[in-house]
Amino acid sequence: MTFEKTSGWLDWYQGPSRPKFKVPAGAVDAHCHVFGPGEEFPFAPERKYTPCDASNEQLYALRDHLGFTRNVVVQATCHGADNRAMIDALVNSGGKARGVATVKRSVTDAELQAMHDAGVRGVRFNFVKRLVDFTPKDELVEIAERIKQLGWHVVIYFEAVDLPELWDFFTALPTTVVVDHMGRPDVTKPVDGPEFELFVRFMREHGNVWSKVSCPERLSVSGPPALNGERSAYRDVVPFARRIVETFPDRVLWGTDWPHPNLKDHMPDDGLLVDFIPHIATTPELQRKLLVDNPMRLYWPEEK
Ligand SMILES: O=C(O)c1cc(C(=O)O)oc(=O)c1
Repeated sequence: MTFEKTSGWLDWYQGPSRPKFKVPAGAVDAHCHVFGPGEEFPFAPERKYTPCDASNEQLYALRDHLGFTRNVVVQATCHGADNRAMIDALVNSGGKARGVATVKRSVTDAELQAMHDAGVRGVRFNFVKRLVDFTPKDELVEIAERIKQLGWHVVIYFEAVDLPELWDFFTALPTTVVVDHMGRPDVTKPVDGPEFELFVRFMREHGNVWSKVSCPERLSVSGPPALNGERSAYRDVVPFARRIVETFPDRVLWGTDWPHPNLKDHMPDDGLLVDFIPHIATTPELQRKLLVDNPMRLYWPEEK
């Protein structure tokens, strides 16, 4: 099947620079996606956008180019609950990728076990209105209870303004809970203002909550974009990410978010995104926790 991309779609950046920042040995890109290829793994009928193709070979070439060792491939919403493209990426990774799936209540125990065997270790619950139609909470609770038996965790994606309303649901989840992109703070608001304080409190009061300190390219308002060798990209995001890394050094993850779905303004050079890391994790110890120890503990515990 051939697909026409959503109008204005920005394709991932070709020929990224080689990062100046050398990631520690064994580093994990803990948030990235594959798209199709649509011919082989069609996009879901209920999708809210149609992307360009972004194959697992292209993802793993980027991994090697950036100096990373492993990936966590997160099911993208354009594939709905059809996890075949993501699973195909895991089984073709030589054990170097783990995955996060999207499932429905109708998923069977045998299907969950097969996903586990392929390397899936979590499910994603999405509350971003432009990306999905919501799944009823009772269905999500049921799924969370079932995947808990497999030792999996729940990844949640939401916008900062929605945290108060979702608080009771999130804090009742029975597993480790990993927040995508710091719960999308509005970085024009103060880092110690009420909105971000609520997010910090969410993590402080709930030791099972982790955060990905990813996506400065999505969250930044003032830029400048990570393009053309720019060394000072996305500085407005630094205080937010740094606060989370320094306050919760053992519960943070980092990922490229390649191939960066739905960016409207520019497509970042992934090499320069890696060069953003030392601004948010400022010591070798923090960098090792963020890029190696934490993702290994969550996704490859048997190797620790
Ligand atoms: O902000 C987004 O548009 C976005 C979309 C998806 C997805 O479609 O799965 O994943 C992300 O991590 C971010």
